[in-house]
Amino acid sequence: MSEIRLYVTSTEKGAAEILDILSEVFGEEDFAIATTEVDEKKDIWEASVYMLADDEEAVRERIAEGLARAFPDLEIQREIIPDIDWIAKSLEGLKPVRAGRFIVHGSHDRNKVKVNDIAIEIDAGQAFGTGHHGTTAGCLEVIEEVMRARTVRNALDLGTGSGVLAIAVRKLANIPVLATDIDPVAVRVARENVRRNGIATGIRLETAPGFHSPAFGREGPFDLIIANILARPLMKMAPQLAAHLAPGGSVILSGILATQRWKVLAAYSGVRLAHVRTIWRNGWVTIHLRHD
Ligand SMILES: C[S@@+](CC[C@H](N)C(=O)[O-])C[C@H]1O[C@@H](n2cnc3c(N)ncnc32)[C@H](O)[C@@H]1O
Repeated sequence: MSEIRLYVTSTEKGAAEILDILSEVFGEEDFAIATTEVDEKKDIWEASVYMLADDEEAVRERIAEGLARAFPDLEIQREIIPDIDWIAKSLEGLKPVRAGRFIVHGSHDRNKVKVNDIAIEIDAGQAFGTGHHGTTAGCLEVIEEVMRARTVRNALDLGTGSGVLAIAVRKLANIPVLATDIDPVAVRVARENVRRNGIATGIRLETAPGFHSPAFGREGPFDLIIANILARPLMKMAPQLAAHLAPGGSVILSGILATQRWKVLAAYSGVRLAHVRTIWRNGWVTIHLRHD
């Protein structure tokens, strides 16, 4: 059975409000809800709900009902999602990914790197983080933004996976980076990727669950903490994360579904970390926070 996307078009602000309404309407039900930027300059966004064809009519009615008060004039549009060709999809997964000035590419695509690119070479392997996931790409974009705007003297990449974000930080600045992961296989893969990207010193890798390692006390507090994990563990570790942040420091959180972002923001405002910016990529959000 084909999959359908029902969507409405609005501005970024409108799409965020619509997302909240749709999240209320569909709660924990099994429909993916997402916002996507269509045109940055013209501020055009789409808010979408995905469903199987059988559910379309009922879902359309509920969307119309949910939006009737705040957005009575929005037309609900429809797209049939083509069946995925998994072979083509997996080849696509090997293509280089661009996020800000970064290009994350496999070893077979070294020749795609242009003069002003900041290249990170990662082959798909046993650890998460080839740049293809919206959360990794979102983090890369915000890392560049933060490091352009502020002086960052050291950084922590918690849940480093392939090491891609630690490598990105180190490619932007000659500063010490602590990169940790609960999974020893990821730490081994990250170590190999750090070496492969020509970084001889500056990234310290440790296997550690959450903040359970003396390394955090030794290397911190940090001017920048990046954690691309998942909403629930991120909310749980908010007090520890805030305790390891240097005064005036920045935090980049990802691994959060768009529908979960208010809960995460609430947990972090409880430890005096204020929202700076949220970016959306394929239904996932990356959040930038700073000491208020
Ligand atoms: C979504 S991946 C992110 C990888 C990479 N940082 C990126 O952005 O592509 C999450 C990583 O966090 C690790 N992880 C999950 N829970 C963790 C925890 N409590 N403490 C440390 N690492 C954790 C996982 O093993 C995984 O490698």
